[in-house]
Amino acid sequence: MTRKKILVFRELPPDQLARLQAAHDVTVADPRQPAQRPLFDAALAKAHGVIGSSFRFDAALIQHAQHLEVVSSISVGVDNYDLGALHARGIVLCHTPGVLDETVADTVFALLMATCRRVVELSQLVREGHWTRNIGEDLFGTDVHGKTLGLLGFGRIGQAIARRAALGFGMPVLYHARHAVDLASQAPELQGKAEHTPLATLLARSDIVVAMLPLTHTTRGMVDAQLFSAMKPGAFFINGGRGATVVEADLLAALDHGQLCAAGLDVFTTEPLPLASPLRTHPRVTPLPHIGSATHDTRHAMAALATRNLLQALAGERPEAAYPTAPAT
Ligand SMILES: NC(=O)C1=CN([C@@H]2O[C@H](COP(=O)(O)OP(=O)(O)OC[C@H]3O[C@@H](n4cnc5c(N)ncnc54)[C@H](OP(=O)(O)O)[C@@H]3O)[C@@H](O)[C@H]2O)C=CC1
Ligand SMILES: O=CC(=O)O
Repeated sequence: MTRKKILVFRELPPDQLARLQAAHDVTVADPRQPAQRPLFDAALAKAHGVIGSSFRFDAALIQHAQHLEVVSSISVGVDNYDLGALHARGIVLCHTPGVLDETVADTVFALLMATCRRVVELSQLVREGHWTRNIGEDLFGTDVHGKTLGLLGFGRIGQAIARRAALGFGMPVLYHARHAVDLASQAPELQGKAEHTPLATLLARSDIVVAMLPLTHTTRGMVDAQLFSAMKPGAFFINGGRGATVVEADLLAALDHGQLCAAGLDVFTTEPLPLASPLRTHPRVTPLPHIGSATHDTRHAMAALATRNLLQALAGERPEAAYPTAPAT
């Protein structure tokens, strides 16, 4: 088979890098490091395939990549790629669905628990030497078990969160998505436990609202002031999807006006979260540095799937996990 040119734009585990190097000519260059940017640009101009994550491939960059055949993202979310520009050039886009669902659901549930039970704040109190007597009511948390969970997005990860909530914590689950999921065939364990509802019903009835949405033109800014004001007074809000699905100024206002009790956020509109962002230090926000899938096992499984996708596509085979770039009809 002809050796092709591959650009690796984020660190790959050594075993996966070796698989690529055995078959193709590989350049490793991280465009986020200024010293490596010239190498990245030069390699991109010649690359047939690229693999990595957390870097925006806009139309201009795709235009620069004149020989590009395949983009293999080490992520399930594909909002970093200009789908129209990829489609126009016939470039295959691959991603990593499925292998991270349970890990991301664990993270989101940990964040949900930490937010409702004030775990981080109270741990900080101990670390700072303020545990000098039993805590008082002002520091009590809110029960999670038995509360109603509202899920915005009920895909692979949303359903994994719903299983934890319904089966482990006895929580009735309401979900909002454009299409109802056939629970009998796709998630029989959630039959009678998860209900597809209109958005207004979900917001009015949920004690805890979790957003697990992809970032698309239909979801950008979807969680806004109107949506916060339709939530139960004192509800909790968790975002494990993408930061820009939320209007962050509206989230801050909802917290400050007492509409929301607290928020747990793994994702932000700008990442890493700027030091000046009020979400970083807000007393009722639990921020995490986008760690949904960040375990050794899962990040390795994602890198391995992305590597297989790339090798398959470069060999002219159908990749295990291609993402459709054609505009929805
Ligand atoms: N924090 C982290 O580290 C991670 C974050 N993520 C993020 O989570 C996202 C979801 O992942 P995954 O569950 O695998 O994706 P899926 O594609 O399986 O699920 C997406 C869900 O969102 C729903 N949805 C899409 N658009 C809308 C809309 N306009 N209104 C209402 N619902 C909508 C879909 O339903 P329908 O089409 O019927 O509307 C579906 O239920 C990823 O795209 C990524 O951005 C993923 C992994 C890790
Ligand atoms: O945010 C992570 C992803 O896989 O998407």
